[in-house]
Amino acid sequence: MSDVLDPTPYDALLLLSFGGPEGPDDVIPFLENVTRGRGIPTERLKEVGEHYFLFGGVSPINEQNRDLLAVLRKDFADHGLDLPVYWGNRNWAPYLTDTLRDMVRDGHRRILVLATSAYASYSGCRQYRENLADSLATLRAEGLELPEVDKLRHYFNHPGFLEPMIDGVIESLADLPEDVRDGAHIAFCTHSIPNSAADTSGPVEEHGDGGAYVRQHLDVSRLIAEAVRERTGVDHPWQLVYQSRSGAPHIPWLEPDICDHLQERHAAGVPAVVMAPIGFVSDHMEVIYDLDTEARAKADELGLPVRRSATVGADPRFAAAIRDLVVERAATERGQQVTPCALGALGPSHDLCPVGCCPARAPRPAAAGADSPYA
Ligand SMILES: CC1=C(CCC(=O)O)c2cc3nc(cc4[nH]c(cc5[nH]c(cc1n2)c(C)c5CCC(=O)O)c(CCC(=O)O)c4C)C(CCC(=O)O)=C3C
Ligand SMILES: [Fe+2]
Repeated sequence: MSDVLDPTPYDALLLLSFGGPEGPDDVIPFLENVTRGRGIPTERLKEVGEHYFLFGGVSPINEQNRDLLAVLRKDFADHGLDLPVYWGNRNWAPYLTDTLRDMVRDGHRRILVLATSAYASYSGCRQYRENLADSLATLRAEGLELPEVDKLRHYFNHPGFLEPMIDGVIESLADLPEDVRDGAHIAFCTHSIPNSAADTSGPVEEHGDGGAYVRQHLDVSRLIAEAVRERTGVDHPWQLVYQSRSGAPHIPWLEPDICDHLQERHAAGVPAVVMAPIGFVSDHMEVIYDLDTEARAKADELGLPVRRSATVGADPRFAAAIRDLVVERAATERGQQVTPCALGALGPSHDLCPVGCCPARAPRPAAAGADSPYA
């Protein structure tokens, strides 16, 4: 037990996640929640439904969030951080609005949000903030007094997020047959998003091709690859690649796709590939289907040895990183000087998303940012 840590002015932490189905009857309603107003072709929806049915209609994401919740609560208790942790989802029970209502009824007035998405982008940041705004609007309509809601900064470059992934890549390399191990390439994998969404991700003045989304992922890839080289003594070539593309085929999304990449690497004579899903915080459906099932089948067909490294999940180092981020943000809000912890070339991300950060196609109110109507 160390010194007491001060969460003031915050009185609760909200773990905000995507949510997933927990049985076959949940799959279609879940997909309807996810895709409402998003213009996803019906064919793609049917196909994605099949991914879930292959696993009995159960996404592992909720169980993974329950695990993370338990590890966060234990970490906070062990380190004298007196801050209750709640959990709510965008697309499935426990729904964000219900959790926020519980939090208000429990008397919480200053809520800090941890989203299970480490990077900038509309899908990974503003969409969560829009959902927070929607929930706050509902609570206001119910006559409840609204709490103040802030969101933790992007944590892609926090050592507590990187360390478990570095270990994971090293373990995957070690698991490859010895004769192909040293020649293995690393494919850092993340969710493909429309090029237009990538280009406009992050604060406006920093926009370049691929925006903050691609730059943050490239920084993480390089940091992990360098750490792996230092610790194994082998320099493994790497590339950032994409997965889980949806949307209409004529709209450009980030490429190359992992399956095309495996084919290209194999044709180039690369003896093995480690797929490292740096874009995701846990081994949910995008990982166990798109990588472990689909990309794995492609690799088997090619006769290319592949391994898939672990995401951070409920690693205690990730929980410690969250504690660090909470304590840092609380001190900042109290007006104290802090030294935010971040590795790599980009430095710590902003605490408050500026106006127009990660814009939506059709503007909607978003909470916990400089353009929040609830500030
Ligand atoms: C950047 C990003 C993350 C990472 C950041 C984060 O974690 O938030 C992420 C996570 C996730 N995405 C998930 C599931 C889905 N995403 C979809 C659709 C889409 N995702 C997009 C982007 C992202 N998605 C985009 C641009 C679309 C197109 C539609 C739109 O513009 O909105 C669809 C609809 C069908 C399809 O088109 O694939 C599903 C079912 C699950 C749950 C998995 C589980 O159940 O275990 C998780 C964690
Ligand atoms: Fe998604």
